[in-house]
Amino acid sequence: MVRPSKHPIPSPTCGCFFCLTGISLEEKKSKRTPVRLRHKIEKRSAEKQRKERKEAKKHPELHRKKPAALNIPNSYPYKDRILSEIEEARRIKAEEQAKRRDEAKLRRKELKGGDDEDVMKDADEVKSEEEDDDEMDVEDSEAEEGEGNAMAALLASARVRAAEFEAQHGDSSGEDNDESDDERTFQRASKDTSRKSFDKMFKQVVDAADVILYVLDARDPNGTRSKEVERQIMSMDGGDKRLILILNKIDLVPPAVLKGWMTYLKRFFPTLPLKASNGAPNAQSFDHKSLTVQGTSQALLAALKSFAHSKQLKRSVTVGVIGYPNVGKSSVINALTGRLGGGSNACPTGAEAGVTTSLREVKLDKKLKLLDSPGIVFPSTEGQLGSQAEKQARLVLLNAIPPKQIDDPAGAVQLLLQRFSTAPSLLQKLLDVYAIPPLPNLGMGELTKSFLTEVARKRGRLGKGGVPNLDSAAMAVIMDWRDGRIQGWIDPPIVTGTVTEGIKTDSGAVEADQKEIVGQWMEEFKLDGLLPGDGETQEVEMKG
Ligand SMILES: Nc1nc2c(ncn2[C@@H]2O[C@H](COP(=O)(O)OP(=O)(O)OP(=O)(O)O)[C@@H](O)[C@H]2O)c(=O)[nH]1
Repeated sequence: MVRPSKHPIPSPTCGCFFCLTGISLEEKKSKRTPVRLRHKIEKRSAEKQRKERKEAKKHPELHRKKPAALNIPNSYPYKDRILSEIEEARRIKAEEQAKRRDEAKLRRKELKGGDDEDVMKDADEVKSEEEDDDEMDVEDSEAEEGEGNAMAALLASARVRAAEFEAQHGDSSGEDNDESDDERTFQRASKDTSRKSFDKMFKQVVDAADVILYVLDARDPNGTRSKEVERQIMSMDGGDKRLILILNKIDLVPPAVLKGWMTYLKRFFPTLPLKASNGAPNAQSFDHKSLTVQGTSQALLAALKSFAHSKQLKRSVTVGVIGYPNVGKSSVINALTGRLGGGSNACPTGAEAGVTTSLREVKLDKKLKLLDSPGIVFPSTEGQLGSQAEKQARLVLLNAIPPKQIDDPAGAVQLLLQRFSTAPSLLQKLLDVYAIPPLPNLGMGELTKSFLTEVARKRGRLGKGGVPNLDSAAMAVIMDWRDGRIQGWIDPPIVTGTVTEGIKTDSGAVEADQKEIVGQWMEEFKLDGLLPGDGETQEVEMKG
């Protein structure tokens, strides 16, 4: 359209539409929003959002997101029941959280008073330890690929670097200071986490060690033990290596079970009970009175020092720590160095299996150094009978498989229920954890499904349409088992006279030899009477 020729320029005296509005119809009107207007809108919108965020921060209770609605069809007959159960589960969870918070507060208060089983350090100590850590020489060093001397090369290279570090920092004497002040760690640069590389590192640790601490899980010592590995170690260096069994996580078994296992294991090798860490805060643990983190780790340290002094070597004694994934190898080292919790750990630890992926050397004092190794599932257990799924279920219950690698979580729960079927009191405790009524009398497969359905309902593990997600429920059970929220253990073999159920297969001669060795080694490490009660039954006391 063209402006009518009558009004080429808008006239102030004319009252026509074109002169009044000033619109020129010669220009084609664009439908595009002007950039200025767009910017204006964006600015206003950002301003509004900023205001809303500020408001939400001020009054979080008014702006909390509502939980996603469950899409349960109205036609589903148990909809009301499921919804009320979910509501109940939320309430219980909130109560538990509040309880845990209160307990943590209480613990912190106790800690400030310096009365926490003498286990944890107060904030100042931890801080000073962190400062110590900063001084620690943490260096990467490539191990040489040579077969037999790889460890020696690794250690040599670390020593050279340590010497360089000392020279740089003015400590030219090269003398070791006492205890953990002079602790140094080094890590292999390689990030190779394959089984082959783990096996290689295991061999390196065993080759380099004078003393081997074989860490076992007190809940299933034989499950985490390989007689083949023990035999191999005994045959190395003309039988010069010393092997000590460390029964760790004793807080997760009652004193009677601990005593039974100690009696059983001491027939093979010197054995020490250990509580290397306090574990998960809400674990169902047992109080073993004097067998605290500090008490047991100091006993172990004293034994190692006795051995180191008795040997009178010019070099320091190397102590290798081996065992299944997640049995607490790194925690043992941290307990020995007195570095517990937080970022001040000498070795990183974690609830999942497979945290340690490299060799780590920690110097305790001028006479002792420790070698941490990645956890390995030893061949004897892998070789046990059963399908692949059964083998995996067994490893899952040993907490030896990281959660992401578990193919059939329900299978592991089925094995757990199967084990509990002969221990009614433990089964009842398991049901109590999830507030589930007694299970119906069904076959193992159906029973597992029924149990997991109830767990899924109680824990809100529901899929689309409110259908219980059994795999997710099974993972929840596995995590509770791993962290000790579910109580359970394997009973020790009954020791009768001189032969035990567990060692019937060994010949009498081997047993006699072993007895002599155990006696001799116990003396070298001065283990007799090292711990109060030394595994004797103490009063059972359950902790929440
Ligand atoms: N309850 C309890 N838990 C423990 C004890 N010792 C270690 N743990 C816990 O067990 C888990 C595994 O400990 P780690 O020291 O990382 O075990 P690891 O053998 O080094 O594990 P990998 O690195 O997988 O080989 C951690 O969550 C520890 O807190 C103990 O004496 N009692």
